[in-house]
Amino acid sequence: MITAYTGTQVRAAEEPLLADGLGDVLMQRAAYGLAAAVVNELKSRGSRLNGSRVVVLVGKGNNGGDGLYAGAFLAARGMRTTAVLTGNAAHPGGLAAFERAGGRVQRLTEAELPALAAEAAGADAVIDAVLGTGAKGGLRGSAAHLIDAITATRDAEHRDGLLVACDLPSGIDADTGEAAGPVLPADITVTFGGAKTGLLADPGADYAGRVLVVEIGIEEHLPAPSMRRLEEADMARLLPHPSRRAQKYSRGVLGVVAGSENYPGAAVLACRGALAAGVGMVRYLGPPSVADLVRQSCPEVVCSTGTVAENRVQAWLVGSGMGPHDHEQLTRARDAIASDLPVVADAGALPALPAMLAPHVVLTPHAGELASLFQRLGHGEDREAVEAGTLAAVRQAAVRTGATVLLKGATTLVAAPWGTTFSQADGTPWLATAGSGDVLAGVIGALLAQAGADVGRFTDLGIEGDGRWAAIAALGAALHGRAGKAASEAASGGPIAAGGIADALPEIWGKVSMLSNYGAWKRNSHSQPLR
Ligand SMILES: NC(=O)C1=CN([C@@H]2O[C@H](COP(=O)(O)OP(=O)(O)OC[C@H]3O[C@@H](n4cnc5c(N)ncnc54)[C@H](OP(=O)(O)O)[C@@H]3O)[C@@H](O)[C@H]2O)[C@@H](O)CC1
Ligand SMILES: [K+]
Repeated sequence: MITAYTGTQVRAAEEPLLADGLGDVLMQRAAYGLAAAVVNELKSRGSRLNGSRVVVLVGKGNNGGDGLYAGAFLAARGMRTTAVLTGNAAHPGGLAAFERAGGRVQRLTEAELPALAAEAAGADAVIDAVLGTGAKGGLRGSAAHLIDAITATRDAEHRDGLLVACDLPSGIDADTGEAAGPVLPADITVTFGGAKTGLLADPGADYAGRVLVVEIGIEEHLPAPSMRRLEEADMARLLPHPSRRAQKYSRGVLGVVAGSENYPGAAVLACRGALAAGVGMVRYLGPPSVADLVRQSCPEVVCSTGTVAENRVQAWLVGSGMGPHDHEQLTRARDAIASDLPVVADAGALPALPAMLAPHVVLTPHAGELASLFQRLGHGEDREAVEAGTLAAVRQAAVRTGATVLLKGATTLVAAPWGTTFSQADGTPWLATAGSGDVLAGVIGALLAQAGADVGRFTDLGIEGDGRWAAIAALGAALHGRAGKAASEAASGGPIAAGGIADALPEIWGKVSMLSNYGAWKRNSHSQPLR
């Protein structure tokens, strides 16, 4: 599990060590980790270290101190290192160490700015150490102009020197991932003590590149994380697995209320997603013409034109491929939500929801749908506002609706109304294709239908109470993302259609559980000898 923390949480974890006078030790560890990452990355790019050119952009706080000490390590390895001081002061210890190691110091002035921007744009590596967790707002003044000029020169001259962010890309809010003003997009972010939440939420994640966490000795003082990301071992622990005497009903039945005369394909794709994700049975409810298509495409699905009350299921999927005039389907969707069973509510169901929901209802909007939901609830966020602050938006949506909310995107975020948050980034941009969301809804619906009463596998991972609905949605996003990626890789990195995501999913499921000892144990439990 990748865990992430707010800047405040990390600073609080540092307090006991700072009180013991270990501030310098923490900074040295951070700086050493940062320098090592620069060396490793340059080596992996085939660059010679000796004589290579490094520019450190230095702010006046401790983030700048980390950058200066890292620059000192690199200068001592024979790299030609320049520190550009962007503020009216610099960390005294770091500056002294940098100069002792032979680094060159330049103060940023408007007159020097073009030359310094050209030097940074042409460097083998740039370390962005202007602002870290102590930032208030984005880069301002000449530091902001410098970042703009470096970016413009790199673009114009097609430069691709390594860009490394110290702790976080300067100008990104450590807690929310919001970008105020210009930000230098990093290839790697080397972050200290624990990942910051803002690095795992867009747009922060867009700018962070690959995130490396360097341990500095504060980890045991960190509180419960403010955000989590499921990795393979966590997925293996959370994936349901049929018992030896399972039958289709005990494995979970998903009721699907999706598709319409206009969008019949959505029903098929939702059913295909569900069938690929381990559910015992899928019951489809919808218009006869759509049911016919579902029968032909997925003969495993049991179709009916009945009501929600007439169908016994363990969870419902509602909304994919439904419009505002599909009254019969919308009635079914409302009945499903009123049933007290777990529900995934997608697309066309979102505008038809009651104002107050419960955490076992999982909403799956994209940014535009979330903006419409906010407007319906009487708040003004538009799509751009949602995209500029995905974490704040998904958390607010969960609080305002009382539901678990999954916001789809390059980084998919899931928030429970009481604070548990997940961030998954398992996919590929090829997943942005029509029908992809229908498959995701099917996958999450299938996982909800299999959730059962056993909450032990969640609490074992530190996920308490209603946070499990968010974990199930995150698990669905992780499976869907990895399946899409596998489908694209099978096509040598080429495009995929939504059906291909469902086709690739069972193998991903198998691989994930096979790669974990826990999964292997679960599978082997089938062949336990009789006693
Ligand atoms: N604590 C530790 O032991 C360890 C901390 N570590 C490192 O410290 C970093 C946090 O350091 P930090 O708290 O000094 O804050 P930092 O991010 O450098 O910036 C604050 C400075 O910038 C200024 N400033 C603020 N906003 C601004 C703006 N928009 N535009 C321009 N200036 C602005 C502000 O000045 P002020 O406005 O208050 O006058 C202040 O001087 C953390 O990210 C990690 O890298 C590691 O070494 C591990 C050990
Ligand atoms: K930084």
